[in-house]
Amino acid sequence: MSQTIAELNEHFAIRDHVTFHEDEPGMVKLRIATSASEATLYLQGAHLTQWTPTGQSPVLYLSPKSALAPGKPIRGGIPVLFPWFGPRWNADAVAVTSPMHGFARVTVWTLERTHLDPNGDVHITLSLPPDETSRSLGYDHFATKMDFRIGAELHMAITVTNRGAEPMVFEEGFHTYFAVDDVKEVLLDGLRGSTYLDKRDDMIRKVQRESLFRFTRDVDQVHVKTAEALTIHDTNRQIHIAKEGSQTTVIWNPWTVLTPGLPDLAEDSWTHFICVEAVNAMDDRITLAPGATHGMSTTVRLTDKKR
Ligand SMILES: O=P(O)(O)OC[C@H]1O[C@H](O)[C@H](O)[C@@H](O)[C@@H]1O
Repeated sequence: MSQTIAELNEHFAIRDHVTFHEDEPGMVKLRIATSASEATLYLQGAHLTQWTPTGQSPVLYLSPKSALAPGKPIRGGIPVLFPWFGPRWNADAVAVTSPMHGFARVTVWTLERTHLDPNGDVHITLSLPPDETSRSLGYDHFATKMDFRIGAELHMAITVTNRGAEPMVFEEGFHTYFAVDDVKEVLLDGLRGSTYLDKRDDMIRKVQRESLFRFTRDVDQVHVKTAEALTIHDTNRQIHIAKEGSQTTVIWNPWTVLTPGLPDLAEDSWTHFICVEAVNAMDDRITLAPGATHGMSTTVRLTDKKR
């Protein structure tokens, strides 16, 4: 049974800090105000669509043309991808018909807890138990949890437990759309020396040679075996991204090349974001023993640019 706005406001609202709303039919969201930032979190997908530290412009890009409707992926913010990344492959490496990037991003999560820290941060916990859809896709015995800590920094963690008797294989990712002034001016630090699969070039394996990555065309790269922290150098600020329990970093921008095929992006959206994603996929997919738990988390903070 899904949680109603009235129940949520009764059990989980925190005066002046956490309130529940349904501005779009069927799409319940939390408005979060902390001493240092504001945020918006949808129950569908445990999807953060806004995080804005006080005095800053939004850190996350949300497409003005995004669907905000039940069962439709949201274009922007931080889609949570689970239990596979990209299209789903069977044991013979053939793509099978299943929702792109897994079912978690289009499933309504259950709100478990809201909490205001004495330091002013807001904590939110949501869970995603197995349901009819996950079972029909072969995922029956698992428990998945998302924890958010929202304040001057953003911290988010996904925890997956295998409740079955067999090993559980899965992929996961935070597909974060970082807002930038102009993609062509951005420098991305933290990928040097990593091996990546170039999705634009037949999945050929290449090595990142430059220490600062520049976006000069459409980009879709899966960097494996890297837990390095990353920094986005934007025009007026730096966005620092640390990650734990994540061995894959994916970078993506559709440029003018892929944008026409993505109706939920505006014509110029691609100039205003880069996706830098904390992931475990491909070479780094997770195999969990029965009863075992795996966690992946990321922490994002801003600094002003010093030149
Ligand atoms: O359009 P979506 O399903 O949200 O996927 C958007 C993109 O996500 C990831 O970054 C993948 O590496 C891309 O291949 C994909 O195009």
